[in-house]
Amino acid sequence: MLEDTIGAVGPPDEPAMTAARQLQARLTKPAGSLGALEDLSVRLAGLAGSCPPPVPAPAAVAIFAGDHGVHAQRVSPWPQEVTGQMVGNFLAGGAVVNAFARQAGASVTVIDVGVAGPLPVPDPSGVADPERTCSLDGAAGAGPLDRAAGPAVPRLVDASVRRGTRDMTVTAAMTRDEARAAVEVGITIAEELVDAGAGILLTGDMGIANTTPAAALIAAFTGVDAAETTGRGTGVDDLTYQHKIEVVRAALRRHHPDPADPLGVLAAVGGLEHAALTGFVLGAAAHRVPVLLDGVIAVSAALAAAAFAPASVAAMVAGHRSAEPGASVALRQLGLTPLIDLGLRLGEGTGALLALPVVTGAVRVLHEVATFDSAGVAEK
Ligand SMILES: Cc1cc2ncn([C@H]3O[C@H](COP(=O)(O)O)[C@@H](O)[C@H]3O)c2cc1C
Ligand SMILES: O=C(O)c1cccnc1
Repeated sequence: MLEDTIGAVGPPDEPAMTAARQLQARLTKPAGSLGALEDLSVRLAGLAGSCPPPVPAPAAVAIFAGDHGVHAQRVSPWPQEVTGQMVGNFLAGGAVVNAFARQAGASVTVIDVGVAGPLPVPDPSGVADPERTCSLDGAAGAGPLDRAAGPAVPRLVDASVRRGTRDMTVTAAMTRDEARAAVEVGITIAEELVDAGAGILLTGDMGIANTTPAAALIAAFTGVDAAETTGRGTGVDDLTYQHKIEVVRAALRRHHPDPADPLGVLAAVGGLEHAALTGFVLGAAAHRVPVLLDGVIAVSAALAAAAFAPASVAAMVAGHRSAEPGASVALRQLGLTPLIDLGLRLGEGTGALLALPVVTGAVRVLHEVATFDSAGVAEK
């Protein structure tokens, strides 16, 4: 399945891109006045092979969840159980990603690709949190009451490959077969969402300690030193941060991952959700559907996708610039400019969801804005 998907990723359609550039020049606005949105509209026309490209809707965010053996090296201040607990929170609609998905009208699919612990039973009742003291007095529908609003309730897919990776400082995080299985989970999810009508896919992740394999992947694919690809994740102190860099270095020294062998890199120093996200990006590209990338986890997986199929970059839209330094290293290598830069460092798909209206707006312009001729507006 992986090889077929890679084989289905094709180059952008040049005539559609030319048509989009020419249309942009005829719309009732000064040339170039929509800045990065103009380039984005051209790229999306090239991906779709039509001008205008379809409006990217409905949107579907897929949150791939997994645990990490390297957590044992104390690279995250959070206990591993939080991964499964947050999956419960996603399903109950109570996480930041849910609030932003409701705002954006996006569906949420949570995929257990390798959570270590048991998953809590979801509570979709939306019962108000008695400790929530800052809700507006008498504001009907404020807070958790709104959880029932928006698209269908979040869905859980059980696609666990193994209950967390091994510690990459001791041995390979996964076998090649496990990494391949996780990549193929991502391909399958992308395919299912596209078959169900999604016009754009958004990446999400959950996995305590997952910024450590992300830093290792980015270092492996770019050759940039771990000191520049490693960040503070959920917020480690100075001492732990230095230690985290050394953990990434130790893993790279042990495995010497070869960037020309992306499956080998993922298996050695990746994570189950990173591998699944790689497949998700490849699946989107194979179906010529745009994939809106979230933060550092997503862009580390995007590097693996680009190593498998360089043309897959044409399907990628960088949603935001994560505060994690490795994200900027990866985006530079991919040649992608993020749409928004708000200092976010959460993951889950939050930055991608906030960028969604920018993508939709870029395409709507090609569908809806009048030309100088049709509107009778004089040109300069
Ligand atoms: C409550 C909570 C919610 C989150 N949502 C996303 N992450 C993010 O933080 C984690 C990665 O950071 P590190 O590598 O430092 O552990 C991932 O789970 C990521 O999705 C969260 C983390 C926490 C604690
Ligand atoms: O950029 C991200 O996706 C990110 C940053 C910090 C922690 N978790 C995720």
